[in-house]
Amino acid sequence: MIHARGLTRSFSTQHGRVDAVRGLDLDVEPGTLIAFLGPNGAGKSTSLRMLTTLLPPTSGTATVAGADIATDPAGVRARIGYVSQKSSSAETQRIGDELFYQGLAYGMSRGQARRRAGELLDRLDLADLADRKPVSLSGGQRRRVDIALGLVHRPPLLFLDEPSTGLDPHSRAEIWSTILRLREESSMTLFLTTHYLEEADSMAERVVIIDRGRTIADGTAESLKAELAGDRVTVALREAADAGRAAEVAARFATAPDRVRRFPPGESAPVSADALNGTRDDAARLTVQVPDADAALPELLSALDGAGVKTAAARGARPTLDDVFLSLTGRSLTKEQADDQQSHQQSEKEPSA
Ligand SMILES: Nc1ncnc2c1ncn2[C@@H]1O[C@H](COP(=O)(O)OP(=O)(O)OP(=O)(O)O)[C@@H](O)[C@H]1O
Repeated sequence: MIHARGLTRSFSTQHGRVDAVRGLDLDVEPGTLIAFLGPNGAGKSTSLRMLTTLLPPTSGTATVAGADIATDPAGVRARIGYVSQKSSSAETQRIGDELFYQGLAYGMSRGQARRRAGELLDRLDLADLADRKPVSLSGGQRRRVDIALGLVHRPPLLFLDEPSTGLDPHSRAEIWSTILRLREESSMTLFLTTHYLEEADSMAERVVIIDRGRTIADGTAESLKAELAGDRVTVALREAADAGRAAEVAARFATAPDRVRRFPPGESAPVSADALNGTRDDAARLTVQVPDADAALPELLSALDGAGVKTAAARGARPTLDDVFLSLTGRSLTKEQADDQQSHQQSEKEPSA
């Protein structure tokens, strides 16, 4: 359905050249639900915009739904649906009418367009809202209208750019159930970008992780976690002074010598196993990657006890996609997103000069 080779896109800015996407190779089989996952600025939207012919690549080639993005962009557009981050619906047109006119724009007869609009309103649970205008809808409802608009011409491939970003948790869950239903009811290929790790993990059949314009991992969430992250045990120590000795003991259980990470008191561990019940925030912690957390946990605690290290709490955990990202880049995606959000909120608070 998608075959890309060496897709590259640079931008010239006043601060110099930005290499947004650097040599993307990708093959997507028909019927797959694939998630493009990465931090802000990783190159997800730029990749999507090249594949949907909205942006010409600097170099590289791609065929999408059987048409070449460079020589037959109209052919690509006729065969794909695209739901952008920004809502594409007209503010003042009633939803039912908008779907109808979109059908006419795709060359349907008035009867066909009317029927297709009705089908989509039913399929996306919008029938009760047919006479409403987008301006009066919730974020989740508007996103469903956007998806309906992307499906009018029955494309075999639908691109969704961050479909759940900006929605409250309830609307996010609703959009996901819509996407998964579409997936079940049709053989459509769904290609979406997200920076929500849990969504990519639980929903997508294939996850491509992109960072600084390059693909750094590609596979099922399960295979990526098993191959690149592994189980983990996190231990909170009673005495920060024991951290060095504890790390030496933990290293005996680690899958590799560099798989023990120490977090001094007060520094939040960039791993989800950080959520240790009953642990003070100011406790020193260490995390060790192990082949099997259930088996390693009691043995590690006993070894620490034997070495005179007092522990406050401990927890074994299965890996997450954030652990995959951490093991590939040394950075935590969750932490970067939290930092981004914080600096965004900060800049909103600061009065502009
Ligand atoms: N039109 C443009 N001009 C200059 N730089 C651009 C342009 N579009 C994107 N970039 C830069 O290219 C890089 C990749 O951007 P892109 O929007 O593809 O990332 P992303 O992974 O989709 O991020 P986000 O999750 O924030 O949407 C970023 O450094 C971005 O600032």
